[in-house]
Amino acid sequence: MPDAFPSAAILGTGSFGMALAVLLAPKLSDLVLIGRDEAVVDSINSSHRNPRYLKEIVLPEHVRASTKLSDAAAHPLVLFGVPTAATRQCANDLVGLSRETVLLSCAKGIERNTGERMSEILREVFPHNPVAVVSGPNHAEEIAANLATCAVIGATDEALARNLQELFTAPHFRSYTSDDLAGIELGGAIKNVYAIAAGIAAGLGLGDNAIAALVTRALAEMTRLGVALGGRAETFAGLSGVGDLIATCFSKHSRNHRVGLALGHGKSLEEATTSLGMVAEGVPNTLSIHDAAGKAGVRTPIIDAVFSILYQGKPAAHAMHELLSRDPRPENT
Ligand SMILES: NC(=O)C1=CN([C@@H]2O[C@H](COP(=O)(O)OP(=O)(O)OC[C@H]3O[C@@H](n4cnc5c(N)ncnc54)[C@H](O)[C@@H]3O)[C@@H](O)[C@H]2O)C=CC1
Ligand SMILES: O=C(CO)COP(=O)(O)O
Repeated sequence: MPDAFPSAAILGTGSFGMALAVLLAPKLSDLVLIGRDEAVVDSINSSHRNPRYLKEIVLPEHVRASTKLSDAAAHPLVLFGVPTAATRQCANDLVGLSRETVLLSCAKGIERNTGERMSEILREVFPHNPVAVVSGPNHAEEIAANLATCAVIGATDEALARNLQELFTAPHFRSYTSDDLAGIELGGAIKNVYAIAAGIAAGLGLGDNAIAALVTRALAEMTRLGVALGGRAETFAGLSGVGDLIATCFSKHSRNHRVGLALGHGKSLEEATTSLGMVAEGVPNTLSIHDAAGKAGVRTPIIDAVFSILYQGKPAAHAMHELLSRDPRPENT
């Protein structure tokens, strides 16, 4: 049987676009990375390196780069690896696709003004195209170094899910399938806020017990909110839920964790994000997820605490103390 995806385009030449290129290039005869930064695109085409993200990685020779979104139209698969704030604009600018082109969202977050998931945006802009998502404990630095991990592919069409699973299978990469796109995307989005919280707790020196307790309660909160927003409870116990929560709450690679660490050390939000120089989706997503929780009427004390630190100027130690001093309650409520 011929490969469903002999070639692909990846939108985004940041860390995750690079990691996806390393993972998928061996399976594709043609792979184009599409980015807005000409210097990055020229460098990938001339030296197979990205001077800004994952600088040490040398991409395979057949991976090309382009600044033209229209170059995506030639491929049966387009991966969205730009930050969530850029997804709608990129989708709107992406013209000339055939109705068969598969759109795969790889970003983690929900849209600020609408609260929509990335797959919902893609379905709105491309109502006739198949849409899928991928998520899991997938730090770009480790995938690009061929270190092992797993992911979950979300698609409602079983054949599409299997084709993408086949593409996302490598000696060091195992993928599972699911039809719960909402659960997968919500887990990937909400965990960013908890990674900031875990970083804050580490920065404040609260200790390993406190961080374990925080992450455990975060999983309960994520499941409560995620179910209210349309995901299935079991998905939050999977790779895109607890799997990614663990990866980002405890990894030195997590940008969200690093922002939290800086806040816990007393830096301002601006200092923390400027020194990072990369996207930490949890920063804008604290706003969108706090909004979504409010609209759904779901109790989210950890998200509220991060919101108060990031956007209401509450000192981190004070917010953490308030979390602990709330009214006592049974564990499973
Ligand atoms: N880095 C990681 O380990 C992982 C990241 N992700 C997700 O992938 C998405 C992208 O993240 P990263 O690549 O890590 O970010 P990054 O900070 O490494 O790079 C962001 C890239 O997006 C581009 N970009 C920013 N705004 C843009 C716009 N308006 N239009 C077009 N391009 C724009 C930048 O030029 C840059 O190439 C995020 O949603 C993130 O949560 C998902 C899994 C792992
Ligand atoms: O989602 C990620 C790993 O699975 C990346 O997390 P950060 O955006 O916090 O680096």
